[in-house]
Amino acid sequence: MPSVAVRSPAKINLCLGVGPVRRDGFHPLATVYQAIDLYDEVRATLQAPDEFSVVTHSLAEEHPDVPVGIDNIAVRAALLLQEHTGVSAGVALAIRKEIPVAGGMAGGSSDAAAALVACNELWGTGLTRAELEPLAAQLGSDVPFLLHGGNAVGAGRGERVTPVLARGSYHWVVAVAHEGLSTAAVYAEFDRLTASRRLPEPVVPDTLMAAMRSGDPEQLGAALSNDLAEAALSLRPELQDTLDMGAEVGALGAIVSGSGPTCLFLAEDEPHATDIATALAGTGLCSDVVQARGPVPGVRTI
Ligand SMILES: C[C@](O)(CO)[C@H](O)COP(=O)(O)OP(=O)(O)OC[C@H]1O[C@@H](n2ccc(N)nc2=O)[C@H](O)[C@@H]1O
Ligand SMILES: Nc1ncnc2c1ncn2[C@@H]1O[C@H](COP(=O)(O)OP(=O)(O)OP(=O)(O)O)[C@@H](O)[C@H]1O
Repeated sequence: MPSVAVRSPAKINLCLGVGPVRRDGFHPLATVYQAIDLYDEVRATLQAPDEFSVVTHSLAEEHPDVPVGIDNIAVRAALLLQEHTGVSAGVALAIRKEIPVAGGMAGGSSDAAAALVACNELWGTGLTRAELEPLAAQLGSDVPFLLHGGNAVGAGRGERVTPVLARGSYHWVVAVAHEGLSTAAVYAEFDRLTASRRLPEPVVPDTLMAAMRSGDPEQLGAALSNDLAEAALSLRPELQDTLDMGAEVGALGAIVSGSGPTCLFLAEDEPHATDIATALAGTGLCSDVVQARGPVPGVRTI
């Protein structure tokens, strides 16, 4: 049977400014996304019309936390493309997951972007990337960015994406927590914690844009920020120990990734990243510690 394989990166947020909740339940964001070289792979194989299935696996283990069938966001992406184009075809999706599940790194969103690109090619539906974008936005706020990759500003609820010209390739250490966090629960905790505050409209800090133009990791490390960190730490106080440990071993910046609970550390170079990763791996605070580089392109066929 004909098949198409794509690989799709994880994302991190170099800044994540969050404003007061909107009437539709979403929050206005001012974020800078970066795609990093931690990839899921999605293979789409042609099936008879109305046959849609998914299996997920990683090199190490089965993924009991990732739903099969219509609850999997990759299947929803395939069904949305079918509905939008009227094509008469089905698909079997095999997903090899490397991006932590419920880790604040857009794992599901990345699989959704991957499924859109893979099915569009498999079915010959011929939509351009620009035509896929509104479908991506329908699937989730982070999904359009995964089609682009690189560095980009995210506005609206995160779905309005504009590429950023920047210098530098950065070395990250990714500390994966023992248990995931629900994105909706973290935003709800943010609302609870900020209920009595007057929140300004979020903006991307000038210091961050300047650091990205300079390509200097030290400047970038000092400019990292995340308005959801307080909420993630309120739900998972032990994440503070992980952040402190990274800072102790000389990380240039230490932040919660998106809605968490994954924590991110910026290193000067590869050997420094290895030092930070080794120190974190020895603490028992994380279930896994991996090194990654960014920026990298968005979803690509392989
Ligand atoms: C935390 C981030 O990863 C940062 O990039 C994103 O904001 C989350 O993006 P996502 O997982 O694609 O989120 P969606 O699938 O669109 O929404 C999941 C839930 O997160 C909350 N949500 C998401 C995005 C946003 N701007 N405001 C929100 O309040 C809503 O409760 C929503 O029901
Ligand atoms: N293909 C998929 N991969 C991972 N999780 C999926 C997938 N499809 C549906 N899910 C469900 O979505 C939930 C959130 O998973 P995901 O890995 O996307 O979280 P996340 O990376 O924290 O999201 P984000 O950073 O975009 O807020 C999971 O707990 C799982 O139940």
